[in-house]
Amino acid sequence: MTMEVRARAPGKIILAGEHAVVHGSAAVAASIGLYTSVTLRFHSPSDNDDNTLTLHLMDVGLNFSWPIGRIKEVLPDSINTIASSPTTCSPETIKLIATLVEEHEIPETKIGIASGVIAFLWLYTSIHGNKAATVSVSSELPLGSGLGSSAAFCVSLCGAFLGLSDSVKVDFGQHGWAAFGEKEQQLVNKWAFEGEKIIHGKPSGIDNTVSTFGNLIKFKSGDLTRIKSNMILKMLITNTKVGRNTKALVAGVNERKNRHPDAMTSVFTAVDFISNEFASILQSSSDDHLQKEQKVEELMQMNQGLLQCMGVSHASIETVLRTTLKYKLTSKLTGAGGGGCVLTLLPSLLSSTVIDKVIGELEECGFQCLIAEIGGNGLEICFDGLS
Ligand SMILES: Nc1ncnc2c1ncn2[C@@H]1O[C@H](COP(=O)(O)OP(=O)(O)OP(=O)(O)O)[C@@H](O)[C@H]1O
Ligand SMILES: C[C@@](O)(CCO)CC(=O)[O-]
Ligand SMILES: [Mg+2]
Repeated sequence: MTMEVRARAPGKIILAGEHAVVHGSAAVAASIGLYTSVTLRFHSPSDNDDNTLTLHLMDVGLNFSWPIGRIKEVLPDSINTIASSPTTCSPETIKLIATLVEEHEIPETKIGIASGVIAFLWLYTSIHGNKAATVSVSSELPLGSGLGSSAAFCVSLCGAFLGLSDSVKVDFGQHGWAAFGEKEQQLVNKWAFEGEKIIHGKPSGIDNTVSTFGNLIKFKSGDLTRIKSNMILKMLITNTKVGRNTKALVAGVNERKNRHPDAMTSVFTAVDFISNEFASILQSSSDDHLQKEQKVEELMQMNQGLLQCMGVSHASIETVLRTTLKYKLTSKLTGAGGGGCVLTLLPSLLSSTVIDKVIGELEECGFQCLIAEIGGNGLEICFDGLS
């Protein structure tokens, strides 16, 4: 019997429409070639650690272990949830799960991890009840930086959990990394969205959707449209390394909307037009690449202005904008903002000397730069080399 599975899910960049997408506007996002990986192993009867649920979070160097008896005591209903019907974790259950998390010490500097651990416990016990297991998570993504680490975390966990669940049909004979079928992807995506709700408060669902399905997508009010594009977009990603948390930023925009409903609704409507136009340009069959790049740059600039209007820019983001502008390059924040990552379009005719210079100057400011592959695969699972 298969006792172990690996799953990996990519991070993402939002090309247009973050925050506004939470309020019903369209947004455009692409997966990037940086993954979060999860290994799930069920314990065999001979294992000494048979009766625990253990979580290793390699990126933050934290380990959690709960005796199954303790989980049963705190969450008596956990065995009643059905893997094939994703359900929202109630505020009361979040509180109960939080008591399990609080039994482990998390250093103050890593306290943001607690919500991820709560999401893990909700997803695991909902899908596998009180079964003993060991789960390890590691990521190539910077955590809490706008590249969708929370979604990649939830999607890869759900992929591994459902990969070994009776409610999902998977071909254990397959070799190498393989995608789920459409129906299974939908189920993973729904569960991952429930995890994102625990971490983000009020997510739009764009991050888990692009992490599950990969490629390039337009997303509006929960609906996904796949974008087919022949335009090669090269984006420089600059991580300002200024920490922030998506939940607080999303809540801040909501408060601004409550204070200025008409003005903010107009801002969100403007973003909706920007995202739709962005998607049209990507899909356009025109081969005037230069003109398409110029339009994309202008839309990025407009979107950044509106993100400033929403109050989610940051001094470090403005430094990136100013620095790249010296080289006539256009940038916008990506993800929730407030620090985190900034995108800069690298036009196809830009020389590598200029790219090296701008990267050098950004790195001198203490930022980290990377050029990621855009629009790759979504969630994949693998049973190779496992018992
Ligand atoms: N590899 C991981 N290990 C443990 N926890 C993780 C991991 N990846 C994400 N998380 C959880 O997700 C939280 C970060 O999510 P957050 O939504 O604030 O940022 P993000 O997803 O990286 O950026 P954005 O939402 O703007 O794209 C962490 O504090 C932690 O709770
Ligand atoms: C800020 C936000 O729009 C994107 C975060 O990557 C939040 C969301 O859509 O859930
Ligand atoms: Mg997130």
